[in-house]
Amino acid sequence: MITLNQIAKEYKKVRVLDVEALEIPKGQSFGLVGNNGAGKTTMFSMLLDLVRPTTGYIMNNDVRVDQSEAWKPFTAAFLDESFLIGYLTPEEYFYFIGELRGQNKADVDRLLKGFEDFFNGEILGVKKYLRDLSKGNQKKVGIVAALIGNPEVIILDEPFANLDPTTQIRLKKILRELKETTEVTVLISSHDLMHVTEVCERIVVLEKGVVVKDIKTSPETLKELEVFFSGELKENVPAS
Ligand SMILES: Nc1ncnc2c1ncn2[C@@H]1O[C@H](COP(=O)(O)OP(=O)(O)OP(=O)(O)O)[C@@H](O)[C@H]1O
Repeated sequence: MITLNQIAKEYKKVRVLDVEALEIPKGQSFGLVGNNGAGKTTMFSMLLDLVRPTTGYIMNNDVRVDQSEAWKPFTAAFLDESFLIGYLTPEEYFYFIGELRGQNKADVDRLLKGFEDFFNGEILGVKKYLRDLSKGNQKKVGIVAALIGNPEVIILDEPFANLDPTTQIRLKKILRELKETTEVTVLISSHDLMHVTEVCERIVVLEKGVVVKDIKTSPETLKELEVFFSGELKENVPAS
């Protein structure tokens, strides 16, 4: 269980996140949506203690993330390319992450074998440094690295962005399989309402840092979100 308790984040007295209480039960596939600047990355960064709340605190399985590092062994994430190490090849990076997570080379190889389709021949054995891979291929590496060592909590910021349609479909399959695993809590943010409603059982909408919707995904959810976001559009059109 992850809980956000009276979380607020301010930059120069401007409040960019304001979440009174949010509980994410173990095993939930949780989708976070919201327009640019809504606070999604800030929230995920706080879960990883990369950004400190101005007030409030976050618990991850009974560990207060800003006070202990005990959440790290069971939590994995890929927020952006700063999580990668540019001068390593994908293999070197995967083995490095494997070591951090108590996995030997054979364990990592076994996991990677299951992602051959996802990699589409562009990641393994190409002898390129991570910094020289395309944005989409960097993302593939980051996502798969986040799965090494069977983490209980996986946090992915905009995992569908920059991926080609075939890879997006493959990623949805991977995320749906994780959803079936009741032990794993998966948090993703996305601008793609269709993808996020397909792979998440719960969708939270952030607007200017505030939770404005918290929906158990149903066949009507996509429509509901489209209506909500097109309402935003009308509000933002200047009156003539
Ligand atoms: N280091 C910082 N200093 C000042 N303002 C910041 C900082 N980091 C984030 N912000 C502001 O916080 C707000 C929330 O940003 P955040 O990146 O969390 O939004 P987001 O929902 O992830 O947006 P996007 O969909 O564009 O990625 C934005 O207004 C952003 O400018």
